[in-house]
Amino acid sequence: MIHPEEAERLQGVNLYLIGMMASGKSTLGVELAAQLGFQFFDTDVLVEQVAGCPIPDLFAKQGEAYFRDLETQVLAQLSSYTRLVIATGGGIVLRPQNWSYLHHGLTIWLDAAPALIWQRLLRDPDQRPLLQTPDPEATLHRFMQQRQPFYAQADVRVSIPSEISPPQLAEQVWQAIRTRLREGIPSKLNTC
Ligand SMILES: Nc1ncnc2c1ncn2[C@@H]1O[C@H](COP(=O)(O)OP(=O)(O)O)[C@@H](O)[C@H]1O
Ligand SMILES: O=C(O)C1=C[C@@H](OP(=O)(O)O)[C@@H](O)[C@H](O)C1
Ligand SMILES: [Mg+2]
Repeated sequence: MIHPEEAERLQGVNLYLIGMMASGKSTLGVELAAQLGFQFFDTDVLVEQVAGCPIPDLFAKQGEAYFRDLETQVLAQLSSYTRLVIATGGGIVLRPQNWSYLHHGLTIWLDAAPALIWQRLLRDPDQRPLLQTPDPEATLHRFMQQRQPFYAQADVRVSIPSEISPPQLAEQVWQAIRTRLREGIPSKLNTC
């Protein structure tokens, strides 16, 4: 469990969870926010609220570019607040414009193993429109290769080789954040 006085070390800076679809951002975000006493938001949920329909329908009716525009809009809104844990959608790293918002906070890459991601996606195959292809596993691996350089720009990387409970993962994420804070991130937090 993260102690409240420990959480103050963040000085209210937002935590942005990035990583591939099914890496566990939305699930972990709820747990991490609760332990930190931060508010939790999920950019996908906000996009669905703005659009008035589920993401698969939005992709089908309006296309990916329209989704990406809404994704940037909700991210911009969120970046004007503090003390938030924000679970982003897996493709948010693709737009340079989005990094101007992500860099305001601390970016945390949930680097889940490909096999773990695939097993999770098999349980819920229809939720990710971008995987509705003849060979979704090959599509997933192509996305991983394309996006890895973007995810690697995160302030903090947490490797997730196998299933781990949300509370245990929250503890691992917090330890990784503490280590990074000790190294100093002058552009994010006041170091004086
Ligand atoms: N720590 C975890 N332990 C067990 N199942 C998890 C964990 N994290 C995520 N999952 C499951 O994996 C799937 C994808 O998780 P989700 O949080 O939606 O990932 P993302 O937001 O990165 O796409 C969901 O079915 C979720 O229930
Ligand atoms: O990887 C992606 O491009 C996407 C990931 C999804 O979010 P999750 O990462 O929460 O699944 C959602 O934003 C949309 O389907 C696009
Ligand atoms: Mg999610």
